[in-house]
Amino acid sequence: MNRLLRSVLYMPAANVRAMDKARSLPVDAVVFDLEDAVAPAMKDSAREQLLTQLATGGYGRRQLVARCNALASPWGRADLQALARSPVNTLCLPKVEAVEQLQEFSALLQSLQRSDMALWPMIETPAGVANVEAIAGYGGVTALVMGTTDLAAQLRLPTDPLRRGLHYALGRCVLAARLAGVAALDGVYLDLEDEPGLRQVCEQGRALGFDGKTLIHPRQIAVANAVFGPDAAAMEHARRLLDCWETAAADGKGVAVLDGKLIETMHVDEARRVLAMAEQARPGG
Ligand SMILES: CC(C)(COP(=O)(O)OP(=O)(O)OC[C@H]1O[C@@H](n2cnc3c(N)ncnc32)[C@H](O)[C@@H]1OP(=O)(O)O)[C@@H](O)C(=O)NCCC(=O)NCCSC(=O)C[C@H](O)C(=O)O
Ligand SMILES: [Mg+2]
Repeated sequence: MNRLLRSVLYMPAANVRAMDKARSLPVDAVVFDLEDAVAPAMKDSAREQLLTQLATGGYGRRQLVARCNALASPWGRADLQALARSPVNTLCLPKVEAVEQLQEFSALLQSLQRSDMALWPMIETPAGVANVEAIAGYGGVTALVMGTTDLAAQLRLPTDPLRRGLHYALGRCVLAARLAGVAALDGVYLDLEDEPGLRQVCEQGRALGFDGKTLIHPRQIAVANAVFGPDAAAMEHARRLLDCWETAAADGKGVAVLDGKLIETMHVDEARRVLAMAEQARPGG
């Protein structure tokens, strides 16, 4: 829950250049996509290319995630068999709509002796949203990933930079993630040229409670890291708050006040979380 996931970059497993580039990009997690970004004719070769890249290594402390194909598709089982032999430690599961799908993945992973793999179900259909609390609470799930492109299409939403038609689903998924103690990752922004639009939608996601943003291009990373990372002001406030709290405790006081505002234990917990995140964001941290 406390792992830093400001920026989570997808790349097609068929794109060797992108997989190579990812070794030098300041992202918190890399998602190698075997699903929608890979054409059916390329599925087998993309899987092989991914295994070669993973064996070469060099991804440092970035979290290594692979989005596999659904088990009901012709490629899902082969994806898992291949990934089980790789250093990928997280599986991103597309279009999850029910806990039974997660159980099927878990059983297969167990048979492949990879029960250690974390699961990131994608919520990108109306049924996924309707069942999100059970999905988020399933054992092994560590993050929910919004698939806002598929979800907007299935909801038949008009194009809207403010994503008004998605507010209910986004808010419900954040709530489910918090109830289950897992991370919540916002969906992708498709316009590669529109940095102000990306910033606006990142800030909206941050305001809704998301921990980070899924991305599709390196030029989107800096904005996501800035919006979802703890900034200098937040860190300074956290340090002052903890100082104030500890001084009050050392003086035997039951209450502490900072800048005229009462500090309570949840503020202390949040300050510690902010500083733990900042530590991870530090180069080499
Ligand atoms: C959109 C792209 C096809 C554009 O690629 P390209 O034309 O190569 O862009 P550039 O020439 O600007 O690239 C500059 C360099 O950056 C590297 N690059 C580009 N994209 C990535 C990436 N995603 N990860 C890592 N590196 C990347 C290029 O290789 C260039 O490198 P170099 O030449 O060495 O300098 C492409 O960006 C792309 O394919 N993006 C990812 C698309 C994807 O994965 N889509 C699936 C996930 S999103 C989704 O499925 C939505 C969800 O399910 C939902 O429902 O919402
Ligand atoms: Mg999708």
